[in-house]
Amino acid sequence: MAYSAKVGPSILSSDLSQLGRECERMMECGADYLHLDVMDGHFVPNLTFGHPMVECLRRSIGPDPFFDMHMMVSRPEQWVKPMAAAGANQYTFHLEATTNPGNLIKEIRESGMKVGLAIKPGTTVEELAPWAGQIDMALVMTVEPGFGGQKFMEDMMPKVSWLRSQFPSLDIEVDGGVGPDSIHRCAEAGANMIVSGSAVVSSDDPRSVIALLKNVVIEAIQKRSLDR
Ligand SMILES: O=C(CO)[C@H](O)[C@H](O)COP(=O)(O)O
Ligand SMILES: [Fe+2]
Repeated sequence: MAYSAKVGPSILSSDLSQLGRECERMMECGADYLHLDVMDGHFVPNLTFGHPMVECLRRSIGPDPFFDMHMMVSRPEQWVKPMAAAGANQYTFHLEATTNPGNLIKEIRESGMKVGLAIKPGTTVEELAPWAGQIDMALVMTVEPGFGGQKFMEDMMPKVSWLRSQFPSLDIEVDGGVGPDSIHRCAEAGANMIVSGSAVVSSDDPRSVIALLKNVVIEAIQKRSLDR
């Protein structure tokens, strides 16, 4: 069992005029990584930021925080090299956005980044499975991508359970509506990388929320290893 529990706040719901400070605040509160949501207004009906912002963030907060780029964009091939140059660590693209996932996986690796592969709620996990052996992380979306603060879709959990049963050491991330109310279901299903936006960022005590999310996942991982 090679995977470990990690919590990555999504800064989508934070004060975007203070993005660098918000990222630092999340790391100070115990975040393991930062989940940065890139939206192009085409793949999803919302617009955020691109590689120039990532470059500024990297310069401002230093080399250490791990940047997981959630690329909600129509042509993910276009931004691989600019994101690598800007200091991204992991490039998570959507399976629905490309006709050639194999080539894109290769390009991401050649650019020196880790590879994440995301699926929207309407995409089956069987469609992701052929690529699972070539990626570092599978992202199971638990809302329709595009906006923070939506309701967690519990009916996505069978996808996570199936992936965990088939790929025991794969990093599996959940994203959308994840917080203290939904973390138990994510952890029991087998997710180990937890994205949480509004539940962490809008809390008066983000440190406690991050610790709670992480502890639930640690306990589930321990239980799974005892059951084996
Ligand atoms: O990718 C996303 C939306 O498309 C965000 O990462 C996600 O929604 C996180 O925010 P919240 O926890 O508030 O749902
Ligand atoms: Fe995201």
